[in-house]
Amino acid sequence: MATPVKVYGPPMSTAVSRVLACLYEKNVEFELISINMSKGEHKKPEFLKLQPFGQVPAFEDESISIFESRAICRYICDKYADKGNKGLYGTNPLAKASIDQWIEAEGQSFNPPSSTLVFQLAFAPRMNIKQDKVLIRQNEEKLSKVLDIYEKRLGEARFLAGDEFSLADLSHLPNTQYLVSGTDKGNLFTSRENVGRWWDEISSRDSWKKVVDLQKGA
Ligand SMILES: N[C@@H](CCC(=O)N[C@@H](CS)C(=O)NCC(=O)O)C(=O)O
Repeated sequence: MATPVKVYGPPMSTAVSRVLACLYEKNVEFELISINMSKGEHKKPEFLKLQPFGQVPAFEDESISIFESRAICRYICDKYADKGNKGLYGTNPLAKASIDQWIEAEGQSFNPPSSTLVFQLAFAPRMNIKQDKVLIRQNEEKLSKVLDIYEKRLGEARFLAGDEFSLADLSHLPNTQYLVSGTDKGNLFTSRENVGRWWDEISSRDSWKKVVDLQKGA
């Protein structure tokens, strides 16, 4: 029997939860290895061998290790092409390019303002860090502009890369979950008709519900 792949980091981390959602979609068995970030375990030399930037997640499959959540997800889809959701990362070059395009949009345009808002609004209060109101306002404006583009796209297609749920949609789940369920900025998504419809659909997938359950148990 194949050894389960290993994911290092807490499920509360947005980047870790992106990888977990992908593993559930692909029905790939995994072992979640706890990294205590409040004790700085992610900056220890043993962890830096797996993730040189000292961030979670790190990932191992047999003798290979990979970092960067989006790269890990692509690897999982390619390596386990015959398992679970076979279309998650497309089945031909054009479909893959379309998915890659929206994964890039997520990483380059959506993630910077949304992860700043998640940190400022959801994590800073728990960590007793003072919120930066100017930063919050600036990033809300930036995210709003990005979501206007998504609204248009999702008026043309059911999902970002076309008619099927893909890694591109999945990549948006972690930050959006925090913003919709853990902050007062959910209306950025729910007030936009197509974005709201898309969010309802992608967040009700079994794979994502399992990740949310893991986060609740964490
Ligand atoms: N681009 C990286 C980002 C990883 C990341 O920012 N991880 C955060 C938790 S969500 C972290 O480890 N923060 C601690 C630190 O940067 O020291 C990925 O997608 O894997």
